Amino acid sequence: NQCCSAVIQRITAPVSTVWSMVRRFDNPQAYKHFVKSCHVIIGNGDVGTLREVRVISGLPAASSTERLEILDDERHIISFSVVGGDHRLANYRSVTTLHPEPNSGSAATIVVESYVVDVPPGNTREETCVFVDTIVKCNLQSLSQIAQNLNGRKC
Ligand SMILES: O=C(Cc1cc(C2CC2)c(-n2cc(CNC(=O)c3cnc4ccccc4n3)nn2)c(C2CC2)c1)NC1(C(=O)O)CCCCC1
Repeated sequence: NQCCSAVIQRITAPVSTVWSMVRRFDNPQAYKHFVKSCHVIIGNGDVGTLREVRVISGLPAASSTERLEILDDERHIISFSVVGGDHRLANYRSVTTLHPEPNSGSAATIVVESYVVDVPPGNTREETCVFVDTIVKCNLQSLSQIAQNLNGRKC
């Protein structure tokens, strides 16, 4: 019994700027505000790399172990799965893709982040989607803010 959804975010910055942040599997805290720290357990940032993510205190969970499944610098695709940790997000996997906004002269990016996750016992599919959608939207809004600031500072 799984739930899946996708979140879409328009960012007023070129794909290259946004991708430079999204592709850093070792540095999710650059834009994910619930992440306190991240360290690579094994690997060099390519497919198969394992990271341990620690979330900020005050949350029910403390950490998760995550595996990089896809990293495509040509097609701007990154995918990871959650393989461990003290949370209730079993079999979570996300795929994030970047697309130049059509007719924007490459000045804007459309980010599409989809995921699938098991519905935990005691929760409904709807609650699970709302829970995860909220965090993913938060992350992509933060990504948008930071990428736009980065792009603005272009010298
Ligand atoms: O952004 C983050 C960082 C991140 C990572 C984690 C967990 C350590 C893995 C958490 N968390 C999760 C929990 C404990 N609750 C659950 O497990 C959980 C699972 N089903 C639910 C279904 C319905 C209602 C509540 C649910 N409650 N306590 N803290 C957070 C908190 C919620 C803001 C943020 N993670 C994602 C990312 O894109 O990196 C996006 C979200 C999905 C995972 C990947």
